[in-house]
This record gives sequence, structure tokens and C-alpha cells, in this order.
Amino acid sequence: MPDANEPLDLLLLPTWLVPVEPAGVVLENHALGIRDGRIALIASRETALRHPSREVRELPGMLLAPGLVNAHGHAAMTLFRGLADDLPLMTWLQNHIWPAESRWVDEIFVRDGTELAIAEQLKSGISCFSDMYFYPEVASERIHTSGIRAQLCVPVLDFPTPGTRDSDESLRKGVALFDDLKLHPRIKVAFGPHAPYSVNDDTLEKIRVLAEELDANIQMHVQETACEVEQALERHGERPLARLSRLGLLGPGFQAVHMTQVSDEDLALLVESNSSVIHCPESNLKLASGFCPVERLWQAGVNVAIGTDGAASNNDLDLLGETRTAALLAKAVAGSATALDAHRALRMATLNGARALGLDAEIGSLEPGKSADLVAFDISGLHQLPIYDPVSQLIYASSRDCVKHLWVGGKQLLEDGRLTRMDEEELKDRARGWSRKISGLDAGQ
Ligand SMILES: CSC[C@H]1O[C@@H](n2cnc3c(O)ncnc32)[C@H](O)[C@@H]1O
Ligand SMILES: [Zn+2]
Repeated sequence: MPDANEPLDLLLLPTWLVPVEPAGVVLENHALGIRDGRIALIASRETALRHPSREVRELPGMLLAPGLVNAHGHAAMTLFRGLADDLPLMTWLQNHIWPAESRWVDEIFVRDGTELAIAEQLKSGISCFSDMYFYPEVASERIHTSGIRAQLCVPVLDFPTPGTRDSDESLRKGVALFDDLKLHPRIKVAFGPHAPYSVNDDTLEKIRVLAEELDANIQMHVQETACEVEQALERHGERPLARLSRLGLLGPGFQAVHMTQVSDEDLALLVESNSSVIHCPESNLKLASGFCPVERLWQAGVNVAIGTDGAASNNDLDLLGETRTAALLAKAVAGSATALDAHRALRMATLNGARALGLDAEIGSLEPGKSADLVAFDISGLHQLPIYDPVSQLIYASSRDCVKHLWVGGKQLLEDGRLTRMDEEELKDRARGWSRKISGLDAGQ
């Protein structure tokens, strides 16, 4: 335990400090101190300035909040952004994305696509993301080097995929990756069975046993469309979530992505098992998949987090924009303007995300002892004035251009909108190279 009088490494003095917990609080004239990568102090400006600090930074016009948590995505799919637009889920997936993945996805693709995704997410205020994609061992190296935090889901499907011949090989590799990274301070390995329609009961049973043994989370696309539920009823005689429940997969570490279809029975299963739902509104809108009933889930006590999904179905990794979409859509779906207000929307994009990933003791809110994973938004622009409620301004009147600074574990990864550890021009060159290759403009492809 460091002595409370030891100097702080950094003292931040924003105009507004939004801790997220306690809910609804906005602190003015307050400061946040960081020591050894952790939040060491939250106090009035006056008190904090009496404390010795190695560095003091004024953040005028800025709102300091916990870093955003993007709870579902497929990072390397940034390289497929805009490849197959305006199609329904199954046509998009089976006729376009899966063929493109089997043609193009290799270790270099995952390296370049994941780096591009990390850079975009840091610039969007995201300090922690969940990834579910092929070659997770390659993604883990990029996450490690970049300094961002992540849940890395090992993809499992019942057919050959880039990098693996079958689900048993995926699971073997997943366990090895779990072992390699079990002490990593920023990477948490989880299992990512793709969806109830692409993973059979035997494989799900193996995942349940491994997840229990390793105390690992499970993230899965579930009930993304009405069609998925209808086909499951024909094939298995039960709804996908009921089948997962029967197989023992639900629990506090289970993250059901999408859930646009929620029956009363589904709701009871989610509540009883304490599972989380990851809402991906823009992907659901673009693929015309359906609407997740966020307000109904929230009122029933289900932890609802938010994700962008991959850049091929969104088409950006802008969690602030996603949160605004979620807040607006929740009102339309619930038929009530009071649904998912701005403060709850920000909670969904921070603390609820952390809770879904089992990281809420470490991140998701600004509380002494937690890791200093922070984002400073500049809300002093003309289009953001006047300010009555800074959180309302952030959610309803701001875009990701207002993200100025970002820290993970006290390390600054974004400074004045610029990446401190990544070369943006190089990333852009590599992305252009991939688009030339994929669209067949490069000779020899
Ligand atoms: C298990 S690796 C990821 C796998 O999932 C595909 N994918 C991307 N977005 C979605 C979605 O919204 N629903 C279902 N599957 C999706 C991705 O292309 C990979 O093949
Ligand atoms: Zn997805």
C-alpha cells in the first residue's frame, strides 16, 4: 500500500468529472490523481492541489470519464469495412463475408486489421474492447504492444476456419492462449462460440467444462434475428437461449450478443442466471436484424452493455455514436422518451461493459483504487453549447472528434487526439494496400 502522502504521478483538473458510480453524479471543481497506474485520489480542486504531484494538468472545457468499453466486436474486420453493404445478415455472412474470410484472412491480415481497429478505438475514447476473431494469438500481440485493454474471445465454430481445422483444434489453441496470458495485466482470454446455429451441443458441452475449469467468460452471438429463433425451434424444438441454458452455459460470465428476440421465458433465464446482454444497435439496424428491448431488460435487472460489432456491419468503431443510437432507439422501442436517459447510456458504455467482461472491480468507473483507464472529452465546441448537463451534451450533441486524451493503467495512449504509440500514416498505408489487394487492383492477386 503506498503512503497516501506520497506524491501523485499526475493530477488532472478537468472542468467536469463524471465518475459514473455513484450514478448520475457530475463533479465540478474536482480533480483526479493517478499514482502507479491507479486512481489514487478524487477530491475538490482545492484539496487536491495541496497534495504533492509530479505533474499537474489543467483540462479546461473537458469532461473526464472512465474509458469507454466496447463489449463486442471483430477487430480485424476493419479491413472488410464497406465490402458488402446493405444486405440481410445471412446473405451478408454466407455469400460475402465467409467467402472473403476464407480467401483473405491470415496472420498478416489479422495483424494489420487489429492494429487499425485498436487505433480507431483509442481515437474514439475506447480504453477496453472485446474481440472475437481468427488468429487470436496474433491479436494478443497487437493488444499487448498498443497498451489498450481487451477481452480476447477464442473463436469456435463447427467447420474449418482461418487458422483452425475444427472446433477441437480451436479449443486446444484457446486453452494454450489462456495459459500464456493468464497473468497478463490487460488481456483476459474468453471463449467465443460463434452462434447457436454454428456450434453443436458436443462442442458447447466442452466449452462449458473448460470455461468452468478456467473461470473464463463465454461470449456468443445469440438470437440476433427472428429467423434464427424460428429455425432453432424447427431444428431443436427449443429457443436458442433455452438450449444454452439446458447445456449449462448461462451464468455471470455469459455474454449474449444481440438478443433482438426476447420472450418472457428468455428474460427470466437471463435474470436468473445473471448473464449479460451486449447490445449492438447499429449492426442490428444495418443488417435489419431487429431491435433489442434494452429498457425492458434493464428494468428487469439484466446487465446491458454495448458493442459496435465488426466494422463490416456497422461500419465504424465509434462507441460514443453507438451509445447515442442506443439511447435514441431505446426510446422508440419502449415507446417512452424516458427510456435509457443520457446518464444510463454512459453507464451502459462504461461500467456495464466492465461488468459484462468481469472487469468491474478494475475499470468502468472513476473510483480510488481502480485502474486509471480514463478519457477526456472536449465539450467546449460551438455545437456543444450551452451546457446545462454535460453528460447530456456528451451523449446527444457530441461526436468522437471531441476525444482528446486517453489513458490505460495511467499510460497516456492518446494525447490531444494523436496516438502516442502508433504511426497513423503507416496504418493508413497498410489499409489502402489491403483494399487494393482485396478489390483485385494489385497485379498477381
Ligand atoms: C467466431 S469469429 C467471428 C465470426 O463472426 C462473424 N460475424 C461478424 N459479425 C457477425 C454477426 O453480427 N453475426 C454473426 N456472425 C458475425 C465473422 O465474420 C466471423 O466469421
Ligand atoms: Zn459480432
